[in-house]
Amino acid sequence: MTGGSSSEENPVSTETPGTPGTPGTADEVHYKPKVDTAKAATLAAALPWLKAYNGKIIVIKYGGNAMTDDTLKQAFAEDIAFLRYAGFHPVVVHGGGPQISTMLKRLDISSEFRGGLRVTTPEAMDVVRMVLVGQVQRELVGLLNSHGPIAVGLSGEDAGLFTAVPATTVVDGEEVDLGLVGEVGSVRPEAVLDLVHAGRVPVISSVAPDADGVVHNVNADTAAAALAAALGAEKLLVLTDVEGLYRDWPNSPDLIGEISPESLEELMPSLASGMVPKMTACLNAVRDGVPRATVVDGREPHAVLLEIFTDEGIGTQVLPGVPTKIRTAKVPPKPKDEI
Ligand SMILES: Nc1ncnc2c1ncn2[C@@H]1O[C@H](COP(=O)(O)OP(=O)(O)O)[C@@H](O)[C@H]1O
Ligand SMILES: CC(=O)N[C@@H](CCC(=O)OP(=O)(O)O)C(=O)O
Repeated sequence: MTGGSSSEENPVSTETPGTPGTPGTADEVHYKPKVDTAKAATLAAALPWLKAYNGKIIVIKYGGNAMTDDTLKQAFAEDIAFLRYAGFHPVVVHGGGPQISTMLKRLDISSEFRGGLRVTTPEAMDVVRMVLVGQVQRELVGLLNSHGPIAVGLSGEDAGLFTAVPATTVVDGEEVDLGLVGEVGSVRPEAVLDLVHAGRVPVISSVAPDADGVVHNVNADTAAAALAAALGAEKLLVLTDVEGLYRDWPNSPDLIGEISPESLEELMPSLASGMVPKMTACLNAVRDGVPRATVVDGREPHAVLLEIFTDEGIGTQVLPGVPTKIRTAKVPPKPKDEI
């Protein structure tokens, strides 16, 4: 059969939305439509962003700390599917630090963080790759594909997407050997662009080979920033487990709403743990031409939609030429080991 489906295939529902009205005869139903003007106003208010981001690439970094709860993960998948069906081009780079730590612990392999980066032995690297590519990426791809066949997983090893160069970090004035940790040396975004142009949502794991093919562990914030710049993305959005960047962590509830790259650079030496690679990533992305980079609280359901479709945005936004804007956080800062 061509040209549509029969009424047997698609029976017309008599469950008409709205308030039941006067019962009708056997073949008619009376109803009063619900007119939800608030919903119409919300949809209409989204128009400027729909216009601004139509056909544009937004790189979204989904941190492992914002993936702890199934409802949150489903809300994230809905947001990404929404963006895709609204005509944006979302590209997801995912983390999975806590998931890697859990697996390392289960396998009795010790690991430690220095300057916000995991010191990675060859043994730990096997676990990092297995958890990021085989577990976290697969789960996100599955969640996204429950909304249609949109998501495709990639890693930095696919089609030369990333090459890694060995990373070092300086902690308390001393250079620290991080083992198989990489910075992004080069990006070949063609495979990601092929998927984007085909209407797919790439979901990318941050492992990458060095020039000799040895796979390295790349921090996901770092990978997301390098990719956003290489893709000419309109925005880098980073989901984490705090409201944004606290000005004086963990002593004050002052939260930075907006900050310029120059002011952020001045603040960098005072930042601790995971915020170091995260804010370095935002700074590098904006310096490399991404118009804005934002850190938002991924524990908030639908954080992606709230950030993109809200006037002032939420979280901390790095963008050129703005004075620093401060607001008070909803909750005071709490270092992780106190939670
Ligand atoms: N100035 C700061 N503002 C906010 N968080 C900070 C700051 N300094 C350190 N942090 C820590 O950085 C953490 C976020 O980094 P990380 O744990 O790597 O998250 P993710 O898994 O989302 O990448 C926060 O939960 C907080 O404990
Ligand atoms: C070098 C380094 O630290 N790599 C990270 C990679 C995963 C990551 O970045 O995950 P989150 O975004 O959840 O923190 C790690 O091993 O934990």
